[in-house]
Amino acid sequence: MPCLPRRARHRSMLRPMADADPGFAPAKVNLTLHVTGRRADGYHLLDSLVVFADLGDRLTVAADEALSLRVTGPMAAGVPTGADNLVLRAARLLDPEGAARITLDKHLPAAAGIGGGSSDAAAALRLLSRHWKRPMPDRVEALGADVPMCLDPRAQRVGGIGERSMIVGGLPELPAVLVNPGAPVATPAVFARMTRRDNAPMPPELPVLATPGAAAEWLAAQRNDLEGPACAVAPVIRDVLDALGDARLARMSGSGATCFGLYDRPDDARAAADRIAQTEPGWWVRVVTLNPSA
Ligand SMILES: C[C@](O)(CO)[C@H](O)COP(=O)(O)OP(=O)(O)OC[C@H]1O[C@@H](n2ccc(N)nc2=O)[C@H](O)[C@@H]1O
Ligand SMILES: Nc1ncnc2c1ncn2[C@@H]1O[C@H](COP(=O)(O)OP(=O)(O)OP(=O)(O)O)[C@@H](O)[C@H]1O
Repeated sequence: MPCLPRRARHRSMLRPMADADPGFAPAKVNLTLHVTGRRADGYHLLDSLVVFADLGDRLTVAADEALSLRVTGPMAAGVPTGADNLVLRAARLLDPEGAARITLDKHLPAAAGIGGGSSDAAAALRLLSRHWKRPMPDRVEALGADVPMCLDPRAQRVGGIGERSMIVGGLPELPAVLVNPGAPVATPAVFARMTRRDNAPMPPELPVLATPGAAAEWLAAQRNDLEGPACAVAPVIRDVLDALGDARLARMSGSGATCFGLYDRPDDARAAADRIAQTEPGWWVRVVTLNPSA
């Protein structure tokens, strides 16, 4: 595999793209997640290749005299609607006095390793900074380690505890299936189950990967170091990975429990999703394109 330098841009903090759809909060998928150390404050150091999907939540804002949030949509059940919702926390970080009527249409499962809450927070920051004409706050990672990467939903290599990002090129669109078995998994519980925290990072230069097959092959030699600990917390994750057994690559995203399968063609992904949905009607199963408009 040639190891070519990639089109890359270093930034300590991502800023929203001028042409990003500000109210769309796409699912985040960790194609790799190497845990390489732990800081004195207990947070873990990561080396992760992150992409976003063409599926996500949708935020809208309208002028009003107070700040309010309404949560709608097929995955609204159980999502907090009060001040602890990351959308309202993002609004308050941007402007403690700001007023707006916000609607969050939930399509992603919560506590699922695909950054639903973090991506919602990033979309709220993008939308409300325009609506209120306020600059983006400096310390958005205070809302969660995944929030900075969600501000600019393009493929990126993430370091530090999640706050350092580098946009990467050289990855194709990836036909994929996302599967969540409906067991919420708490991120701290998964990190706490780790027995080894000083694992190897990815290679310093990521290769150019022209096709989904080449991407799956290279990714298969990388890891998600949280997969084993998450399976100990929620053994059903093993069943999900088994169900994705015909994929070119099956792996867990983030701290789980959502797993992704990568396929050569969208038709292969659709066939796999139909089969899994039939066998496990209680699971959340979606056909997506990862890294859309690569
Ligand atoms: C595992 C990932 O999903 C990978 O993208 C993220 O790093 C998690 O991001 P997140 O959910 O936004 O995380 P936060 O809400 O900031 O942290 C939740 C908890 O996860 C643990 N945590 C999180 C991120 C990190 N780099 N090290 C950690 O140890 C900490 O116990 C923290 O209290
Ligand atoms: N807008 C939101 N959507 C979903 N969950 C939210 C939201 N705001 C707050 N939460 C809370 O955040 C917790 C984590 O949910 P989230 O969907 O962000 O987890 P996750 O997908 O595991 O994230 P990550 O991949 O960043 O670890 C949930 O248990 C929920 O109570």
